[in-house]
Amino acid sequence: MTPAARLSAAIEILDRVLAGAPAEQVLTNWARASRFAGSGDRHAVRDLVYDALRCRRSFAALGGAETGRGLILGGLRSAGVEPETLFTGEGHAPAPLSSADIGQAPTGFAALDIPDWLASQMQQDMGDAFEAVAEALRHRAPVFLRANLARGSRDSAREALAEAGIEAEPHPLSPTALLVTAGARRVSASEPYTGGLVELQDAASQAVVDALPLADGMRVLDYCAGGGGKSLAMAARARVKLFAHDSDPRRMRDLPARAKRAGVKVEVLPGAPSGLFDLVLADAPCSGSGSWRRAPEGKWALTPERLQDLRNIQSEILDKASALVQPRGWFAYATCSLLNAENRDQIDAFLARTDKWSLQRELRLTPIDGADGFYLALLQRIT
Ligand SMILES: C[S@@+](CC[C@H](N)C(=O)[O-])C[C@H]1O[C@@H](n2cnc3c(N)ncnc32)[C@H](O)[C@@H]1O
Repeated sequence: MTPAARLSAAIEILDRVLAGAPAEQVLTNWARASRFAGSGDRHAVRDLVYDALRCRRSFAALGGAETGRGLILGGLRSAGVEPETLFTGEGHAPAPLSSADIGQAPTGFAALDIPDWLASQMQQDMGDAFEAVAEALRHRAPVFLRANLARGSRDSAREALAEAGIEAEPHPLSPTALLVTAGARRVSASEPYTGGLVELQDAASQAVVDALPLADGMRVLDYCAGGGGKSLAMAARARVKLFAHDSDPRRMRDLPARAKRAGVKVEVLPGAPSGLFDLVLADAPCSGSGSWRRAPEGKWALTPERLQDLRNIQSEILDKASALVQPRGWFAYATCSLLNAENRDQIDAFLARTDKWSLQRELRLTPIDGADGFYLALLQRIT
């Protein structure tokens, strides 16, 4: 595909996403229907689509419309490229520019690509860091790997990756984190990955697991296990008896195979957990605001009503999951949110409705620290 034809494909895909279809699904359907597109084309179109979704407000202003065409035009202008050179109408190129394609420089929160209703809340929560965090969310996320200590050291993982043509360097957020600096697209087919020596996992998720007081022999419950990223990381840190639960068990369907590949044991619970645990982690559903670089559609889909729904679910999870911790045991509440409303405010409300807990530690990470934004509150049961 020519560079201009890739733009046309991205415009078509973005129009469907703006009409409400999930980007991942539209990209997959497009790739299946476009046999002429090679892997370089697919990656380039995907990058165009995700870059536009991260910067949807500012690109729409620069491109003159919140349409696929407007976003792609705005993206070119933002990168200092003259769109006329590509929007020629020749072959598979987008149609030439008209008076409808005139844009303007974005101002205020549009320039930061944050919805107005959320911006003041984020400003209040983050103070001086707000603009830098918003700016970070406008760019692609780095690719991180976790060296699986159940299979080898971070150094041995790094060497094996280099042999597979993947360059990675240690990252300060976690002793297991490797930042991929070259060859990221080779990871999933590489021997260190298929053999379980490394897992794809954001460095902030790894830092959250590092902060947990895990010790050999503990009974540990991952209450919101999902795909099991944190279950696997916990099981690799210590010889714990690890149980995975999720209200939607289908989300855990790949976990047994992933655990086998990683050389760790995780018991996937088919229903509600019973008994008491030494440590319960609740990695709760949230706005995902800390990971909007990876999943930018969430930034535009969040509404005050949806945030309130999430807060209600989080309160319920706090009550239910904490009830499964034995006396003197640990309860860890985590979100990949940057918003106090989902983080400290939830913990304050929880502590106000029970007297069994003492807050021992908090961890707050934002994309300025280099990885996703994450929040962790570590509480100990005192009675
Ligand atoms: C942030 S994701 C978990 C990600 C996972 N821990 C990881 O590291 O890969 C939140 C998960 O919570 C689950 N969930 C939502 N409501 C729940 C509830 N009331 N009880 C338990 N799990 C719930 C969702 O199905 C989702 O898989």
